[in-house]
Parts: sequence; structure tokens; C-alpha cells
Amino acid sequence: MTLLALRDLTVRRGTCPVVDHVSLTVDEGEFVGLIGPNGAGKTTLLRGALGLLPSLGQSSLLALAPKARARAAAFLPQGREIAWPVSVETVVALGRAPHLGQGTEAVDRALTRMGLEPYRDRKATELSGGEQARVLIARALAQEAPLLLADEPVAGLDPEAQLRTMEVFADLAAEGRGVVASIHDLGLAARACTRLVLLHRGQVVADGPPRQVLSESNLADVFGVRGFHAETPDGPVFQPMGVLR
Ligand SMILES: Nc1ncnc2c1ncn2[C@@H]1O[C@H](COP(=O)(O)OP(=O)(O)OP(=O)(O)O)[C@@H](O)[C@H]1O
Repeated sequence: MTLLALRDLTVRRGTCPVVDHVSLTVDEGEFVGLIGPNGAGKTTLLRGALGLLPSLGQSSLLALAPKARARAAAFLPQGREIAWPVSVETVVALGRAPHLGQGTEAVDRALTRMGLEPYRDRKATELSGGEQARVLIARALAQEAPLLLADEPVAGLDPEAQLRTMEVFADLAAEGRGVVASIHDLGLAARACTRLVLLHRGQVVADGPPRQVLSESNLADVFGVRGFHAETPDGPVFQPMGVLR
């Protein structure tokens, strides 16, 4: 089943289209890594698809009434600071708002998935930056929406938390949900994502399996780097190796 369909989605900032006629679909079971250099339009695409920015073209989420949309898609925004001096459990439970606050089991599941059980009663404002980031991911997970859109979810996390978070997202996809996550770490994306969408100057320039999207020419043309690929018993490895320009 298709969880997100964009057709010619265009988002302008001033007169300039920063998302330019993007068409794509995301189905159940997909973990899509949204990649591209700084300023490529990743955040704008996610926000436009959700209706948080005015857009032209179509997004299937925009066809839904706000309440239905809140149940169809969870969103993890880029900002990671928690301003409210309340418990971790209270922050994560905010993810249940589209379900009128019901579903304490979903809050428990989200805390467990993000390894936050020991932090449940801690004041969220007294956690480190990376810990707060994990709490906000858990809040998005607690929504238990069929689709999760996450803007740079692993930024600022330590290696263990990065790997765990990518595993959690891969698990969600394996369970039949859909995940779209913008991500700068191409090595993590290559290992965990089922598909990569490469955005450049607001347009999709490649869309497919990670090995295919992270081709020598795409890396050179879009990122200005060269990279190293290997297939290992532990799965695919990709590492950017050098700057070309
Ligand atoms: N409020 C704004 N007003 C004008 N231009 C904006 C605004 N927000 C973003 N832009 C421009 O839109 C383009 C896309 O920005 P966006 O934040 O979507 O990129 P991104 O791919 O998420 O980048 P990054 O990887 O750096 O987070 C950039 O060129 C940016 O300068």
C-alpha cells in the first residue's frame, strides 16, 4: 500500500522553487533515505509534503483532513531542544495527541525502542543534547503512524545511538510501515535504507537502491566527492573518501 504520493510537489521561497516538481511514492515496507547536500531542499520537501509549508502540486497527505493527517504521518522536525521542564515520559506521551492521549502501551514501546526506560522519570530539560534527541524520536514513534518523516534523526547522536536508531527505523519498515529520513551520513544510509532518494537543487536526480544511487557520477556531480564501496559479511560499506573540487 502507498503511504505517501507526491506529484510535481513544488515549494517556493520567494520566487525561487527550492523544491521543484518532485514526484515520488513511498510504500509500506520502505525505509527511504533522503540525501543531498546542504540546501538541496530536504527539509523543505518534508515540510511541504506534510502541509507545513504552502506548496503547488500534490501530496497525498494534504488530501487528508488535519486529524486524519496526524494519524497518517508522524514528523520529527530538525530542531532537537526540549523547552518544557517535564518528565521524559510526559514528552513521549505528547506523541499520542492525535489519538486523544490514549495508548500508554505505545509510549512504553517507544521508550523501549529508543533505550529510554532508565530515563522515563528524568526531567527532559536536564538530559544531554543527544539524549533529548532520542526522546523526541521516541515521541514521534509513540504516535505509531503508518508513515514516519524524520528530518536528520541521527544528527548529534553517538555511534551506538545512531546505529540503534537506524535499526529501529529499518524494523518499522520491516513491520510494514514506511519511513523517510533525511540523512547526511551516507555510510549509515547505505547500510540501513532500502532505497535512497537523491535531491539536488530541489529536484530528484536519483531514486533507487543505495548502491545505484551512490554511483561514482552522482557522488561527483552532486556532492563533489569520491567514495569507497565494499560488500562485507556485515553488509554494504560506503565511505566518502575525498573532495573532488
Ligand atoms: N525561510 C526561508 N527563506 C528563504 N529561503 C529559504 C528558507 N528556508 C530555506 N530556504 C532555502 O531553501 C533551500 C533549501 O533549504 P532546506 O533547509 O530545505 O535544505 P536542506 O537540504 O534540508 O539543507 P541542510 O542539509 O543544510 O539541512 C536553501 O537554499 C535555503 O537557503
